[in-house]
Amino acid sequence: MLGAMAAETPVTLLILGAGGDLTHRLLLPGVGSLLKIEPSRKVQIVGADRADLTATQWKKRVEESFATVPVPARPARSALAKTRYQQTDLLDTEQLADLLAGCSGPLVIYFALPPAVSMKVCRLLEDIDLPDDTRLALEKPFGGDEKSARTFNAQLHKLVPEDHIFRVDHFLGRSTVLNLIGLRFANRILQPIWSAEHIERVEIIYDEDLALEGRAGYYDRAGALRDMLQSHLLQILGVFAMESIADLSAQEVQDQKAQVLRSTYLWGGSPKRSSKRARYTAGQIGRRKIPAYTREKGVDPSRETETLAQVQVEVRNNRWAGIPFTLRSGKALGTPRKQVIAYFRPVPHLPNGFDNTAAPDKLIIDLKPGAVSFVLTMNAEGSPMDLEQKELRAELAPGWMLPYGEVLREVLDGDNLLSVRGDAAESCWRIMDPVLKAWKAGRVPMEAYPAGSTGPKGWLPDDSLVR
Ligand SMILES: O=P(O)(O)OC[C@H]1O[C@@H](O)[C@H](O)[C@@H](O)[C@@H]1O
Repeated sequence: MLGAMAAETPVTLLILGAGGDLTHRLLLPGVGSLLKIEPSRKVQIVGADRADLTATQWKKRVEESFATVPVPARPARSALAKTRYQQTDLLDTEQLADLLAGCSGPLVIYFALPPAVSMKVCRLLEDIDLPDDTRLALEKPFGGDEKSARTFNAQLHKLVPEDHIFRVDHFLGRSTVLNLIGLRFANRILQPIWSAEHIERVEIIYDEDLALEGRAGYYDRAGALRDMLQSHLLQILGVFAMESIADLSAQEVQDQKAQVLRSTYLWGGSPKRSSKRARYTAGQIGRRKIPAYTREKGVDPSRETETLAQVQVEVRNNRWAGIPFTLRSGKALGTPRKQVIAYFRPVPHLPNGFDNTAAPDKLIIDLKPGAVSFVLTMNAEGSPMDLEQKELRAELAPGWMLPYGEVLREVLDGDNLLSVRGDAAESCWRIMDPVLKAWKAGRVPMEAYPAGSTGPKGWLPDDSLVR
């Protein structure tokens, strides 16, 4: 990939919100997985948060996160020797200025904070001198609707130029999503059929068997639509549907993804027709007994948070107009399915004489664990005139580092290839805002599904639920 800065340049990674779960569970292991692959990379991790942590406590946290990777001894020792923690009230200008005065550039400020707090901190940063070559990395959700995302973008542009802003979406660091680029553009066989002329519909599904996992503080305000569809699944749509790229540069990929998102609208234009929401009731997944979502610790039932969301959209451009893309994701589902499925149109004519009709061909991209399958119709065993579907499957090698490691590498190198550009972030809200408004106004009913089930009946066409 075309990194803007050599990996040998020492970079300071300042994590705001270092005491939080995200830092411990995802960011630090992400840095660790990067160090495992690139042991000579020079990065000083500085943690900052309100909590009063001693240097020893902080190092222990880093060490624990590294152990989950695990990071080889030499790079782990070197990162641990350099890391430090500074107790900071991030909403106090003086303390923030003091924190930044101790950090030299190139500096990555990673906001592992809720969007409203990140925005407040950015306002304070306006009055503070930032080191040379400061980059800002922000977690999703980026803002809370199109208007707030636009305001947030304007605020960030007062601090640094757009190419120094990294809106992180770890799905873009997934090897299975990156593989889509190679799969699409390096295969002659896919070129002529990658359009609405041959593809009848597409599903982008991320059904999880995980339930709330103690994340009520965040999830109860976000819900499945903001947590997954507005961010991760629309990014996958962008990569799936984009036009051919000239090269793998950030500008090229960002331009093409943005074009897709600018062309995307709710299917039929109406949130009532194109969206569904539901919440899990009590149930069981394997041996786990799951309480009803409304009875999970920390949940406020009056919020009406959905734990499963499905939205159909249309990409209104020459290549894709006229076919639905269904985005769906939810928690506490009995059959975890993380797939992109393209359903091909039937052949124009099937010769008379076959004993049965042909089901549509499918291309299935398994996002986790990674695999690509073609499901094709061919002769069944026995009668040569009997057709059945068979799967040609290739397992993908796992990514060489965690998705967070992949994304952080780009941030540390100053390459925007895997981040979400400001205009694309606004487009994602523009697509989903009408759904959020309709749901808030109660125009789309909240359905229910027992934890451990496949969700409410009739949401996806029946053949989707086969695998
Ligand atoms: O499967 P992964 O990589 O953990 O990604 C899914 C997770 O992605 C996160 O961004 C969401 O906040 C979680 O709710 C979700 O579980």
